[in-house]
Amino acid sequence: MDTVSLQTKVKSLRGTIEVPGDKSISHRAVMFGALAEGTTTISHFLPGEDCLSTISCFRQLGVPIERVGDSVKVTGRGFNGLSEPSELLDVGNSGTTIRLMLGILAGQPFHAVLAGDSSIAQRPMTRVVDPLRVMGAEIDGRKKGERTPLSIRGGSLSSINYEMPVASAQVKSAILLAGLQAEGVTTVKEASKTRDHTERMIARFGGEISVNGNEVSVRGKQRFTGTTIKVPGDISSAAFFMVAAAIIPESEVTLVNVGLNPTRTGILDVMLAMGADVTVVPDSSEENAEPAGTIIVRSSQLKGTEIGGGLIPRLIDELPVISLLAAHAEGTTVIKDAQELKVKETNRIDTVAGELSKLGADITPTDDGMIINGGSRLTGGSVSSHGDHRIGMMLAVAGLASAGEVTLENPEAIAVSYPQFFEHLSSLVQG
Ligand SMILES: O=C(O)C1=C[C@@H](OP(=O)(O)O)[C@@H](O)[C@H](O)C1
Ligand SMILES: C=C(OP(=O)(O)O)C(=O)O
Repeated sequence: MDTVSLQTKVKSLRGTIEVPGDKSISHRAVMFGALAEGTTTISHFLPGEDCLSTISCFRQLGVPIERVGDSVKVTGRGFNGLSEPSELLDVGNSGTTIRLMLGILAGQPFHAVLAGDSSIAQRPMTRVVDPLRVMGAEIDGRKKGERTPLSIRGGSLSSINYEMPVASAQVKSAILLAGLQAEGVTTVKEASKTRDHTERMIARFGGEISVNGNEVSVRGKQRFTGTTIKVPGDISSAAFFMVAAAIIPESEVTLVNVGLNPTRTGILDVMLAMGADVTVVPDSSEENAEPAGTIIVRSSQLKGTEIGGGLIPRLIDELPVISLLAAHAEGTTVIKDAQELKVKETNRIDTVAGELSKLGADITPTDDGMIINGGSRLTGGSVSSHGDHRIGMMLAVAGLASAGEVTLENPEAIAVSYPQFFEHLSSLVQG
């Protein structure tokens, strides 16, 4: 495990960045490409470790996948063309890979074993295991299937009408992927709308899907046709530069080709509510698989805000860096209804509060979020990503604005979603 000295006391950030492809869309493009008939070509695919885990799992299921940089060609096998893997499927650090794969494997007439790293081994799987068992999949694992490693034997599935107890796009997607292989119509109802990339992907591959408010239904036994997918940049990656530009004086950063799917743009709402200087210019071209555009952020005076309710799923992965933004705002920011942060790569309530406190921020963890009293300049210190990519990138941005030296332990974790992060960050630094 490495430790690096971060760039600190930066004067300003200026320039233009195109962030890598959206992680959620990249995973799904490979998965749907594999389940479709014919070839799927994906451009601006995210070559982060999580999405590479998805590619290697599908290769083990007999799907030919060629990758050159951020271009990927998937030779689809159709829902009936996957084969039993001879080895364990390693999902690495990726919750999206394991939960969506379980939905796919639930309908496959063979046995597979899935596991990942030590962080995946702590993450709750019951949320997908329970509904998939009701549909007919046989699943077992550590703690009776609550934790990895998990083994699954899929087969004939019946449809389900499922009201989701947690706001999770991974759970919704796993059930829809199983429902696509079941007899009859499967319906998933969510209390708060989560990211809808799976729903959009079904339509893109020529499938039928009905969306009625927060209720989504699919008919089973559909067939998909290969297509081309141009993945927009990941707003969850852009978020680090958006916050950096907002908190470092005299900055102006332009982020081109960023995904602007409304189920993902909660950070824009929060930044505007905090008084940030943000301009969004949507792209008019229909080329991308999803809406995209340019985001320009300039530094400005920020004020505290309250973040909760239906906004949480629209910015769940951005909350660590939003906490840093709040630490630079005048007044208090309250984040609530964000219990889901506790079951990500780390307990992100504890890691954010713990690491930013080491740099002098005033953050109190609560049961469902954090209370942040902003306004004081961060000092120096030694911090760690705890193996969580989003914590690592948030701390690198915190370092830029800190008054003292900052060292970051385990920066390698950042490659999970953004291998070129430090290169892109350095290109913006002025003085
Ligand atoms: O469906 C997806 O691609 C994702 C859904 C979210 O997880 P949950 O569904 O667990 O909220 C998010 O945190 C994760 O980074 C990606
Ligand atoms: C939670 C995340 O991803 P996953 O659930 O796919 O591990 C994330 O990228 O912040």
